[in-house]
Amino acid sequence: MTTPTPANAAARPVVPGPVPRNLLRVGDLAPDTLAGLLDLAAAMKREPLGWTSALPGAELGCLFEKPSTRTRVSLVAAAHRLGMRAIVLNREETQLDRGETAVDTARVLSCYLDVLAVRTFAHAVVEEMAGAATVPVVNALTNTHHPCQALADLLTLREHFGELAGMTVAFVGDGRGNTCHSFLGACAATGMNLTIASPREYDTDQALLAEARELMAHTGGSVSLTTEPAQAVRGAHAVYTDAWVPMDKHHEQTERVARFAGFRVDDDLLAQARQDTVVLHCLPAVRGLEITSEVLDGNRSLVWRQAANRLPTAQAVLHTLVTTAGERAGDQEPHPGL
Ligand SMILES: NC(=O)OP(=O)(O)O
Repeated sequence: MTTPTPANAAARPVVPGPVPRNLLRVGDLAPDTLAGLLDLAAAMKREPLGWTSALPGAELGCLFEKPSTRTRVSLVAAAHRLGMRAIVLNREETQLDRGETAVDTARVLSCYLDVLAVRTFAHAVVEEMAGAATVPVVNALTNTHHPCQALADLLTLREHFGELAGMTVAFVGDGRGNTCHSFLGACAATGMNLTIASPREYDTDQALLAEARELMAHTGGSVSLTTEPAQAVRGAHAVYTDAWVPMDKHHEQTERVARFAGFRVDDDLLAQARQDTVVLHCLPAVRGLEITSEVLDGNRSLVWRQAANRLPTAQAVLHTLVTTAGERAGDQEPHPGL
């Protein structure tokens, strides 16, 4: 698809390559590319309706196998702000429930779409779909990664603090969750110093820790683990938490709530942090469990701005992937059978 450029494109940020074909993990983005995406998102936030002629007629497909409020609506709104159209499919509205494979689904949807966003369970599914698709695939959340969220997290911190490199941040709660994993990747790419506080059996994935540390050797960041929330938040510019019970783990509710007691982000915990610390939460929150209402609604909370930043970051991702795919299209062999 051709991609007309806005009239004043010269003044607009260019995302430095190499731009990946898909966005499945934060680690798909080189640090410079990630920084460029944040610059573009910031420009789109300043001029939200300045891009409505960027991708006229392009189609976004969203395939959701789990519920979503923020990701789904921000992607659709972002598409509209780029002049695109969007179609949202829940799993049960497709033939997936009747046994059509995810791979076959991705291959067929590619015939109708310019970009496909997928929310699913196992990360391997979105990888397989990206392998079969002939259009870019955006991970709209898997059990292990949530890159769209991490971009909004970074934009929010950058707006508040200016410079990300060298910041000290804490994640308190489920260290094995997709939000923590993607925030770890975001810290690695931007040179932040992260301490993750979680019960030992919810420690962050070792392979992702190793990958982050390798990148941090170049970006200057660091990551450490603790089982003590107070230790993690000491000196932290930002304290991040997430729901204790992921969407597909309701059967673990009682066990998790018991195990995470002591990991709540409340005023007592924040008294151990910097006076100017800010609080992040990807939402939806369970008020009174992982975070108190006083903190969520208090003057240290950046949570609502973080949610709002899902839109310009989604807009930057869609624009960059679709534009780059259009530039690559001439080099591609048609999919066998087409
Ligand atoms: N944070 C987030 O991904 O929210 P949704 O599950 O509502 O999309």
